[in-house]
Amino acid sequence: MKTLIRNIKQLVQVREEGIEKLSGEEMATLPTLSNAWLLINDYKIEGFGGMESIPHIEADVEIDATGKMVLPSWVDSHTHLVYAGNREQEFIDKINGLTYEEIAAKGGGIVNSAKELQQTEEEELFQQSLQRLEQVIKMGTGAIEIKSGYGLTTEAELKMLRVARKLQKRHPITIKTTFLGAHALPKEYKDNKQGYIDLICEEMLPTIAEENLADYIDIFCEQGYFDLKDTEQVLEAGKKYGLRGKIHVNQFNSIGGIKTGVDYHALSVDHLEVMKEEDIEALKGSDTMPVALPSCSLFINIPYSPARKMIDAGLPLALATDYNPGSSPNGNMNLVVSLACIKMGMTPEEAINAATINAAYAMGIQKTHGSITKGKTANLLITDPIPSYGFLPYSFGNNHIDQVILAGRLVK
Ligand SMILES: N=CN[C@@H](CCC(=O)O)C(=O)O
Ligand SMILES: [Zn+2]
Repeated sequence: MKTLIRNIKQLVQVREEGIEKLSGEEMATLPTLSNAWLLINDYKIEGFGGMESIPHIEADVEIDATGKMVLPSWVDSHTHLVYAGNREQEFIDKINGLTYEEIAAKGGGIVNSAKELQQTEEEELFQQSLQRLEQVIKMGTGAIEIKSGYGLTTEAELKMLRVARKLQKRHPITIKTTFLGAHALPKEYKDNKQGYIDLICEEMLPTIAEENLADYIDIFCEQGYFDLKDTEQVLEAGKKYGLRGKIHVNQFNSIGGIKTGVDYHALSVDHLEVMKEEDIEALKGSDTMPVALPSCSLFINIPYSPARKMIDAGLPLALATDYNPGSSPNGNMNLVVSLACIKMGMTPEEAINAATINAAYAMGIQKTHGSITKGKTANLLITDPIPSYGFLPYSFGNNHIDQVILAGRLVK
Protein backbone atom coordinates (compact mmCIF):
# COMPACT_ATOMS: atom_id res chain seq x y z
CA MET A 1 0.00 0.00 0.00
CA LYS A 2 1.24 3.48 -0.90
CA THR A 3 0.42 6.59 1.12
CA LEU A 4 1.29 10.06 -0.13
CA ILE A 5 1.38 13.10 2.16
CA ARG A 6 1.21 16.34 0.18
CA ASN A 7 1.64 20.05 0.93
CA ILE A 8 3.56 19.52 4.17
CA LYS A 9 4.34 22.96 5.58
CA GLN A 10 7.57 21.60 7.09
CA LEU A 11 9.01 18.10 7.02
CA VAL A 12 11.12 18.03 10.18
CA GLN A 13 14.22 15.96 11.08
CA VAL A 14 15.18 15.09 7.50
CA ARG A 15 18.44 13.12 7.59
CA GLU A 16 20.71 11.19 5.27
CA GLU A 17 21.18 7.51 6.02
CA GLY A 18 23.87 6.67 8.57
CA ILE A 19 23.28 9.37 11.22
CA GLU A 20 22.96 7.38 14.44
CA LYS A 21 23.17 10.05 17.16
CA LEU A 22 23.94 13.72 17.60
CA SER A 23 26.37 15.11 20.16
CA GLY A 24 27.13 18.57 21.54
CA GLU A 25 26.83 21.32 18.90
CA GLU A 26 25.35 18.91 16.34
CA MET A 27 22.19 18.90 18.44
CA ALA A 28 21.55 22.57 17.65
CA THR A 29 20.62 21.79 14.05
CA LEU A 30 17.29 20.30 13.01
CA PRO A 31 17.13 19.90 9.21
CA THR A 32 13.77 20.60 7.59
CA LEU A 33 12.22 20.70 4.14
CA SER A 34 9.49 23.28 3.49
CA ASN A 35 6.45 22.73 1.25
CA ALA A 36 7.19 19.02 0.95
CA TRP A 37 5.70 15.65 0.00
CA LEU A 38 6.47 12.26 1.50
CA LEU A 39 5.70 8.83 0.10
CA ILE A 40 5.24 5.70 2.20
CA ASN A 41 5.42 2.27 0.60
CA ASP A 42 4.14 -0.52 2.83
CA TYR A 43 5.76 0.22 6.23
CA LYS A 44 8.72 2.28 5.04
CA ILE A 45 9.49 5.82 3.94
CA GLU A 46 10.09 5.51 0.19
CA GLY A 47 10.87 9.09 -0.70
CA PHE A 48 10.27 12.78 -0.09
CA GLY A 49 11.01 16.11 -1.70
CA GLY A 50 9.76 19.61 -2.46
CA MET A 51 6.23 20.08 -3.86
CA GLU A 52 7.68 22.08 -6.79
CA SER A 53 9.18 18.87 -8.17
CA ILE A 54 6.68 16.21 -7.02
CA PRO A 55 6.71 13.25 -9.43
CA HIS A 56 3.52 11.59 -10.64
CA ILE A 57 2.60 9.09 -7.93
CA GLU A 58 -0.31 6.65 -7.87
CA ALA A 59 -1.08 6.34 -4.15
CA ASP A 60 -3.78 4.31 -2.39
CA VAL A 61 -4.17 6.95 0.33
CA GLU A 62 -3.52 10.69 0.05
CA ILE A 63 -3.20 13.04 3.01
CA ASP A 64 -3.25 16.80 2.63
CA ALA A 65 -0.97 18.38 5.26
CA THR A 66 -1.48 22.01 4.34
CA GLY A 67 -0.23 24.21 7.22
CA LYS A 68 0.96 21.16 9.18
CA MET A 69 4.32 19.80 10.31
CA VAL A 70 5.34 16.18 9.77
CA LEU A 71 7.90 14.73 12.19
CA PRO A 72 9.24 11.27 12.92
CA SER A 73 7.21 9.89 15.83
CA TRP A 74 8.51 10.49 19.31
CA VAL A 75 10.69 7.72 20.67
CA ASP A 76 10.20 7.09 24.38
CA SER A 77 13.28 5.12 25.43
CA HIS A 78 12.51 4.79 29.16
CA THR A 79 9.14 3.75 30.57
CA HIS A 80 7.55 1.47 33.14
CA LEU A 81 4.25 1.47 31.24
CA VAL A 82 3.25 -2.00 32.46
CA TYR A 83 2.08 -1.51 36.05
CA ALA A 84 -0.96 -2.21 38.18
CA GLY A 85 -3.16 0.37 39.92
CA ASN A 86 -1.72 3.72 40.90
CA ARG A 87 0.04 5.48 43.79
CA GLU A 88 -2.35 8.36 44.28
CA GLN A 89 -2.08 8.05 48.06
CA GLU A 90 1.66 8.73 47.89
CA PHE A 91 0.91 11.80 45.80
CA ILE A 92 -1.05 13.12 48.79
CA ASP A 93 1.77 12.09 51.18
CA LYS A 94 4.13 14.12 49.02
CA ILE A 95 1.86 17.15 49.10
CA ASN A 96 1.87 16.79 52.87
CA GLY A 97 5.64 17.03 52.94
CA LEU A 98 7.15 13.55 52.65
CA THR A 99 10.01 13.08 50.20
CA TYR A 100 10.21 10.26 47.63
CA GLU A 101 12.89 8.59 49.75
CA GLU A 102 10.83 8.92 52.98
CA ILE A 103 7.80 7.36 51.29
CA ALA A 104 9.94 4.44 50.10
CA ALA A 105 11.45 4.02 53.58
CA LYS A 106 7.99 3.56 55.13
CA GLY A 107 7.09 0.74 52.75
CA GLY A 108 5.67 2.79 49.90
CA GLY A 109 7.25 3.30 46.53
CA ILE A 110 8.37 0.51 44.24
CA VAL A 111 7.55 -2.34 46.66
CA ASN A 112 4.04 -0.92 47.04
CA SER A 113 3.51 -1.18 43.26
CA ALA A 114 5.07 -4.67 43.34
CA LYS A 115 2.56 -5.86 45.94
CA GLU A 116 -0.32 -4.69 43.79
CA LEU A 117 1.12 -6.13 40.60
CA GLN A 118 1.76 -9.53 42.16
CA GLN A 119 -1.94 -9.73 43.04
CA THR A 120 -3.14 -8.62 39.60
CA GLU A 121 -4.10 -11.22 36.99
CA GLU A 122 -2.09 -11.13 33.77
CA GLU A 123 -5.13 -10.27 31.62
CA GLU A 124 -6.08 -7.37 33.91
CA LEU A 125 -2.48 -6.09 33.85
CA PHE A 126 -2.56 -6.31 30.07
CA GLN A 127 -5.79 -4.30 29.85
CA GLN A 128 -4.53 -1.55 32.17
CA SER A 129 -1.27 -1.32 30.23
CA LEU A 130 -3.00 -1.41 26.83
CA GLN A 131 -5.05 1.63 27.80
CA ARG A 132 -1.87 3.58 28.59
CA LEU A 133 -0.21 2.40 25.39
CA GLU A 134 -3.16 3.58 23.29
CA GLN A 135 -3.08 6.91 25.08
CA VAL A 136 0.64 7.51 24.28
CA ILE A 137 0.20 6.43 20.66
CA LYS A 138 -2.39 9.19 20.27
CA MET A 139 0.12 11.65 21.70
CA GLY A 140 2.62 10.84 18.96
CA THR A 141 4.85 8.15 20.47
CA GLY A 142 5.88 5.64 17.79
CA ALA A 143 8.45 3.56 19.67
CA ILE A 144 8.58 2.76 23.35
CA GLU A 145 10.78 0.88 25.78
CA ILE A 146 8.98 -0.92 28.61
CA LYS A 147 10.67 -2.19 31.77
CA SER A 148 9.76 -4.86 34.25
CA GLY A 149 10.68 -4.15 37.88
CA TYR A 150 7.31 -4.01 39.64
CA GLY A 151 7.25 -7.80 39.97
CA LEU A 152 10.25 -8.54 42.18
CA THR A 153 9.47 -12.27 42.13
CA THR A 154 10.31 -14.57 39.24
CA GLU A 155 6.65 -15.16 38.49
CA ALA A 156 5.64 -11.51 38.57
CA GLU A 157 8.68 -10.27 36.60
CA LEU A 158 7.89 -12.81 33.89
CA LYS A 159 4.25 -11.71 33.94
CA MET A 160 5.24 -8.09 33.32
CA LEU A 161 7.55 -8.96 30.45
CA ARG A 162 4.98 -11.26 28.85
CA VAL A 163 2.44 -8.44 28.99
CA ALA A 164 4.94 -6.06 27.37
CA ARG A 165 5.59 -8.55 24.56
CA LYS A 166 1.84 -9.11 24.12
CA LEU A 167 1.30 -5.36 23.68
CA GLN A 168 3.56 -5.54 20.63
CA LYS A 169 1.14 -7.99 19.03
CA ARG A 170 -1.76 -5.58 19.55
CA HIS A 171 -0.35 -2.39 18.01
CA PRO A 172 2.21 -1.52 15.30
CA ILE A 173 4.15 0.76 17.69
CA THR A 174 7.76 -0.47 18.09
CA ILE A 175 8.37 -1.94 21.56
CA LYS A 176 11.61 -2.98 23.27
CA THR A 177 11.53 -4.63 26.68
CA THR A 178 13.98 -4.34 29.56
CA PHE A 179 14.39 -6.67 32.52
CA LEU A 180 14.62 -4.57 35.71
CA GLY A 181 14.52 -7.24 38.42
CA ALA A 182 16.98 -5.12 40.41
CA HIS A 183 14.55 -2.23 40.88
CA ALA A 184 14.18 -2.54 44.66
CA LEU A 185 14.90 -5.13 47.31
CA PRO A 186 11.79 -7.18 48.15
CA LYS A 187 10.94 -7.31 51.88
CA GLU A 188 11.74 -11.03 52.07
CA TYR A 189 15.34 -10.25 51.07
CA LYS A 190 15.72 -7.25 53.42
CA ASP A 191 18.77 -8.80 55.06
CA ASN A 192 19.96 -10.84 52.11
CA LYS A 193 20.62 -8.57 49.16
CA GLN A 194 23.09 -11.03 47.62
CA GLY A 195 20.39 -13.69 47.77
CA TYR A 196 18.13 -11.49 45.65
CA ILE A 197 20.92 -10.69 43.16
CA ASP A 198 21.53 -14.44 42.87
CA LEU A 199 17.82 -14.99 42.21
CA ILE A 200 17.97 -12.37 39.46
CA CYS A 201 21.10 -13.79 37.85
CA GLU A 202 20.52 -17.50 38.33
CA GLU A 203 16.75 -17.93 38.10
CA MET A 204 15.03 -14.93 36.55
CA LEU A 205 17.56 -14.14 33.80
CA PRO A 206 17.96 -17.64 32.37
CA THR A 207 14.16 -18.04 32.10
CA ILE A 208 13.72 -14.59 30.58
CA ALA A 209 16.48 -15.33 28.05
CA GLU A 210 15.04 -18.75 27.27
CA GLU A 211 11.60 -17.24 26.56
CA ASN A 212 13.15 -14.25 24.75
CA LEU A 213 11.24 -11.82 26.95
CA ALA A 214 13.81 -9.01 27.23
CA ASP A 215 15.99 -6.96 24.91
CA TYR A 216 17.95 -5.11 27.62
CA ILE A 217 18.79 -5.28 31.32
CA ASP A 218 18.48 -2.55 33.96
CA ILE A 219 19.31 -1.91 37.61
CA PHE A 220 18.52 0.98 39.97
CA CYS A 221 22.06 1.96 40.99
CA GLU A 222 21.43 4.30 43.93
CA GLN A 223 22.07 4.67 47.65
CA GLY A 224 19.52 2.54 49.51
CA TYR A 225 18.85 0.39 46.43
CA PHE A 226 21.75 -1.30 44.59
CA ASP A 227 25.43 -0.37 44.75
CA LEU A 228 28.28 -0.52 42.25
CA LYS A 229 29.15 -4.11 43.04
CA ASP A 230 25.53 -5.19 42.49
CA THR A 231 25.46 -3.19 39.26
CA GLU A 232 28.58 -4.94 37.98
CA GLN A 233 27.13 -8.36 38.84
CA VAL A 234 23.85 -7.68 37.09
CA LEU A 235 25.45 -6.14 33.99
CA GLU A 236 27.92 -9.03 33.83
CA ALA A 237 25.10 -11.56 34.07
CA GLY A 238 23.11 -9.69 31.39
CA LYS A 239 26.16 -9.75 29.11
CA LYS A 240 26.18 -13.55 29.19
CA TYR A 241 22.72 -13.50 27.64
CA GLY A 242 23.53 -10.73 25.16
CA LEU A 243 21.52 -8.11 27.07
CA ARG A 244 23.05 -4.62 27.11
CA GLY A 245 22.45 -2.38 30.08
CA LYS A 246 20.13 0.62 30.30
CA ILE A 247 20.60 1.71 33.87
CA HIS A 248 18.85 3.96 36.39
CA VAL A 249 21.62 6.06 37.85
CA ASN A 250 22.44 9.44 39.48
CA GLN A 251 18.82 10.16 40.40
CA PHE A 252 19.59 11.29 43.95
CA ASN A 253 23.33 10.67 44.38
CA SER A 254 26.39 10.31 42.23
CA ILE A 255 28.08 7.08 43.35
CA GLY A 256 30.09 6.12 40.27
CA GLY A 257 27.37 4.18 38.42
CA ILE A 258 27.82 6.15 35.21
CA LYS A 259 31.46 5.06 34.92
CA THR A 260 30.41 1.47 35.58
CA GLY A 261 27.71 1.73 32.91
CA VAL A 262 30.17 3.15 30.40
CA ASP A 263 32.74 0.44 31.23
CA TYR A 264 30.08 -2.17 30.46
CA HIS A 265 29.06 -0.42 27.23
CA ALA A 266 25.58 0.19 28.57
CA LEU A 267 23.31 1.42 25.80
CA SER A 268 22.08 4.22 28.03
CA VAL A 269 22.38 5.73 31.50
CA ASP A 270 19.12 7.32 32.62
CA HIS A 271 17.90 9.94 35.13
CA LEU A 272 21.13 11.95 35.70
CA GLU A 273 19.53 14.59 37.91
CA VAL A 274 22.74 14.76 39.98
CA MET A 275 25.87 15.00 37.84
CA LYS A 276 29.46 15.49 39.00
CA GLU A 277 32.28 16.60 36.72
CA GLU A 278 33.65 13.03 36.69
CA ASP A 279 30.29 11.68 35.48
CA ILE A 280 30.39 14.00 32.48
CA GLU A 281 34.04 13.03 31.85
CA ALA A 282 33.17 9.31 31.98
CA LEU A 283 30.56 9.77 29.24
CA LYS A 284 32.87 11.64 26.84
CA GLY A 285 33.72 9.55 23.77
CA SER A 286 31.64 6.59 25.02
CA ASP A 287 28.97 4.60 23.18
CA THR A 288 26.52 5.13 26.08
CA MET A 289 23.62 7.57 25.60
CA PRO A 290 22.74 9.83 28.56
CA VAL A 291 18.96 10.07 29.00
CA ALA A 292 17.14 12.81 30.95
CA LEU A 293 13.64 12.36 32.42
CA PRO A 294 12.22 15.84 33.08
CA SER A 295 8.67 14.76 33.99
CA CYS A 296 10.12 12.82 36.91
CA SER A 297 11.90 15.99 38.10
CA LEU A 298 8.65 17.92 37.78
CA PHE A 299 6.51 15.36 39.58
CA ILE A 300 8.72 14.58 42.56
CA ASN A 301 10.34 17.99 42.81
CA ILE A 302 13.95 17.05 42.28
CA PRO A 303 16.59 18.85 40.18
CA TYR A 304 16.44 18.64 36.38
CA SER A 305 19.38 17.05 34.57
CA PRO A 306 22.00 19.68 33.77
CA ALA A 307 21.39 19.37 30.03
CA ARG A 308 23.19 22.57 29.09
CA LYS A 309 26.32 21.48 30.89
CA MET A 310 26.24 18.06 29.24
CA ILE A 311 25.57 19.31 25.71
CA ASP A 312 28.11 22.13 26.07
CA ALA A 313 30.65 19.49 27.11
CA GLY A 314 30.03 17.80 23.75
CA LEU A 315 27.82 14.96 24.98
CA PRO A 316 24.73 13.61 23.22
CA LEU A 317 21.47 13.65 25.20
CA ALA A 318 18.15 11.84 24.83
CA LEU A 319 14.79 12.56 26.51
CA ALA A 320 12.16 10.12 27.78
CA THR A 321 9.03 10.15 29.96
CA ASP A 322 9.86 7.54 32.64
CA TYR A 323 6.09 6.78 32.58
CA ASN A 324 5.48 5.00 35.93
CA PRO A 325 3.05 5.16 38.86
CA GLY A 326 5.49 6.62 41.39
CA SER A 327 7.69 9.32 39.95
CA SER A 328 6.09 10.18 36.60
CA PRO A 329 2.49 9.07 36.02
CA ASN A 330 2.53 10.65 32.58
CA GLY A 331 3.68 9.34 29.19
CA ASN A 332 3.37 12.54 27.17
CA MET A 333 6.52 13.11 25.11
CA ASN A 334 5.19 16.52 24.01
CA LEU A 335 5.32 17.64 27.63
CA VAL A 336 8.83 16.19 28.00
CA VAL A 337 10.02 18.22 25.00
CA SER A 338 8.44 21.36 26.49
CA LEU A 339 9.98 20.76 29.93
CA ALA A 340 13.39 20.24 28.33
CA CYS A 341 13.11 23.73 26.81
CA ILE A 342 11.46 25.44 29.78
CA LYS A 343 13.40 23.83 32.63
CA MET A 344 16.60 22.49 31.14
CA GLY A 345 17.57 25.33 28.80
CA MET A 346 17.44 23.19 25.68
CA THR A 347 16.45 24.80 22.39
CA PRO A 348 13.51 23.32 20.43
CA GLU A 349 16.05 21.88 17.95
CA GLU A 350 18.02 20.17 20.73
CA ALA A 351 14.89 18.89 22.45
CA ILE A 352 13.39 17.46 19.24
CA ASN A 353 16.71 15.81 18.33
CA ALA A 354 16.84 14.38 21.86
CA ALA A 355 13.30 12.99 21.59
CA THR A 356 13.76 11.43 18.13
CA ILE A 357 17.15 10.34 16.77
CA ASN A 358 19.05 10.29 20.09
CA ALA A 359 16.13 8.58 21.79
CA ALA A 360 16.14 5.97 19.02
CA TYR A 361 19.83 5.35 19.77
CA ALA A 362 18.95 4.89 23.46
CA MET A 363 16.52 2.15 22.36
CA GLY A 364 18.93 0.56 19.88
CA ILE A 365 16.65 1.35 16.91
CA GLN A 366 18.48 4.33 15.39
CA LYS A 367 19.00 2.53 12.06
CA THR A 368 15.25 2.24 11.50
CA HIS A 369 13.62 5.03 13.57
CA GLY A 370 14.08 8.59 14.79
CA SER A 371 14.40 10.53 11.54
CA ILE A 372 12.82 11.15 8.15
CA THR A 373 15.22 9.03 6.11
CA LYS A 374 14.59 6.88 3.04
CA GLY A 375 14.13 3.26 4.05
CA LYS A 376 13.31 3.96 7.70
CA THR A 377 10.07 2.75 9.28
CA ALA A 378 7.20 5.13 8.49
CA ASN A 379 6.34 6.07 12.07
CA LEU A 380 5.26 9.67 11.74
CA LEU A 381 3.23 12.32 13.45
CA ILE A 382 1.28 15.06 11.71
CA THR A 383 0.54 18.19 13.73
CA ASP A 384 -2.37 20.59 13.64
CA PRO A 385 -1.76 23.65 11.52
CA ILE A 386 0.92 25.41 13.62
CA PRO A 387 3.31 28.25 12.76
CA SER A 388 6.58 26.34 13.31
CA TYR A 389 8.05 23.25 14.99
CA GLY A 390 9.15 25.47 17.88
CA PHE A 391 5.46 26.02 18.60
CA LEU A 392 5.28 22.42 19.89
CA PRO A 393 7.41 23.02 23.03
CA TYR A 394 6.23 26.63 23.30
CA SER A 395 2.57 25.67 23.50
CA PHE A 396 3.25 23.43 26.49
CA GLY A 397 0.56 21.11 27.82
CA ASN A 398 -1.54 21.51 24.67
CA ASN A 399 -2.08 18.71 22.21
CA HIS A 400 -1.06 19.51 18.66
CA ILE A 401 -0.86 15.95 17.36
CA ASP A 402 -3.53 15.65 14.70
CA GLN A 403 -2.70 12.36 12.95
CA VAL A 404 -0.40 9.44 13.67
CA ILE A 405 1.09 6.94 11.22
CA LEU A 406 2.63 3.70 12.52
CA ALA A 407 4.38 1.24 10.22
CA GLY A 408 2.86 3.07 7.28
CA ARG A 409 -0.77 2.94 8.51
CA LEU A 410 -2.86 5.84 9.72
CA VAL A 411 -3.83 4.89 13.29
CA LYS A 412 -5.21 8.22 14.51
N1 LIG B 1 13.91 5.43 40.16
C1 LIG B 1 13.57 4.31 39.97
N2 LIG B 1 12.48 3.85 39.33
C2 LIG B 1 11.42 4.65 38.78
C3 LIG B 1 10.42 5.03 39.81
C4 LIG B 1 9.80 3.92 40.40
C5 LIG B 1 8.66 4.23 41.32
O1 LIG B 1 8.71 5.17 42.13
O2 LIG B 1 7.72 3.47 41.23
C6 LIG B 1 11.96 5.88 38.11
O3 LIG B 1 12.65 5.70 37.12
O4 LIG B 1 11.73 7.01 38.54
ZN1 LIG C 1 12.58 4.64 35.39
